[in-house]
Amino acid sequence: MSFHFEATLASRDFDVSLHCEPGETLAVLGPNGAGKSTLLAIIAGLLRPDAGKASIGERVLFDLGAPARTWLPPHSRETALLAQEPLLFPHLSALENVAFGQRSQGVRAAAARSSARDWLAATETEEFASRRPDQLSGGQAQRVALARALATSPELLLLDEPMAALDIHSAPMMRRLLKRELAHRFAIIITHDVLDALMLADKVAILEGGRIIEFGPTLEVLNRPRSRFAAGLSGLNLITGPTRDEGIDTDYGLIAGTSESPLPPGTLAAATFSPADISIYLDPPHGSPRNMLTASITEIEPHGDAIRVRAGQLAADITVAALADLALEPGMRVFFVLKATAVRIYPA
Ligand SMILES: Nc1ncnc2c1ncn2[C@@H]1O[C@H](COP(=O)(O)OP(=O)(O)OP(=O)(O)O)[C@@H](O)[C@H]1O
Repeated sequence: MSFHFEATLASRDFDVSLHCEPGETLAVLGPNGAGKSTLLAIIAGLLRPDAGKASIGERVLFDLGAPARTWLPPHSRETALLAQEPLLFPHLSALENVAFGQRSQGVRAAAARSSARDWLAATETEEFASRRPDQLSGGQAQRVALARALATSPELLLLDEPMAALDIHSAPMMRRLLKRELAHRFAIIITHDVLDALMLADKVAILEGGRIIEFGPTLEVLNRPRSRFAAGLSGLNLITGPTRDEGIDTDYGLIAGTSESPLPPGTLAAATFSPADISIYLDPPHGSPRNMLTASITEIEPHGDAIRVRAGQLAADITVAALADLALEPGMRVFFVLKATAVRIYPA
């Protein structure tokens, strides 16, 4: 049962089409305001687009094309949404919260409670069965909310940054549970964390400005980013330009690198390279066969044990000693130098 989705919503400048294969987990990443929550809200039936259609297998969630419009209400979609905040019913115990979904699907009380116990066990929250939400930590409550979402056996599980509200102690536990529970499940997870995408998702969609700008298998998108956003997730610099015989012609100068296959001159190509592979020079290093990009420093900031020097869209990591030695300051025009073997080139 594959999932097919296409929708437009002019008021949010949203225009997205996507397709997922059965059992896949899709991670949706993108900057603030990209349309990630809008996507989930439309799938869940909480927000109506201007046009579009979505289906899981043969089952139509909505089809707003003329003449016969279909719009299933949220409770008939067989989707479950796990929000950033657990949103448990405050007056019900953890067990009753988890049983609630099945009860409202018409399952008898005893059966719903028994199934709820199983889901509490699966999310390692059995011991909190009789506690109310205000007696649970954030991480415990989020695990109970996951149990509640899974207990309704949704065809499609929607997760809106499920780790966002968790502290550093609770997040690894939730991540481990999700890894197990999402393994063969149809799920879409919004995340800001590249680690979640790597650990949990088969595919990644990068949303920007209400459009999908990259889509594909997680490792492929992160290894061969075509957008600056995806390159940033992988900690890489990305510059683009037309191919020349000697390299790519970019805003910072010509850059040569290694490419898997030859690119005909004029092809729009991307070059990616690590900030750690760059050396900064104040004068052009004469006679060097290496790449030399010319840029003006915009920011200098600590980055782990190193110093990150930004120049427009480029970032270089240098040592504190090198920073002191070069007396770098924002506004200075410098040369970012790196070997061609440190640069990967592929079609943009
Ligand atoms: N309730 C609303 N009414 C009108 N416009 C909205 C509403 N919620 C969001 N928007 C707009 O729709 C666009 C997409 O927002 P959305 O919340 O889907 O982005 P997001 O990718 O989930 O962002 P974030 O990472 O900040 O949660 C933005 O331009 C936003 O300003």
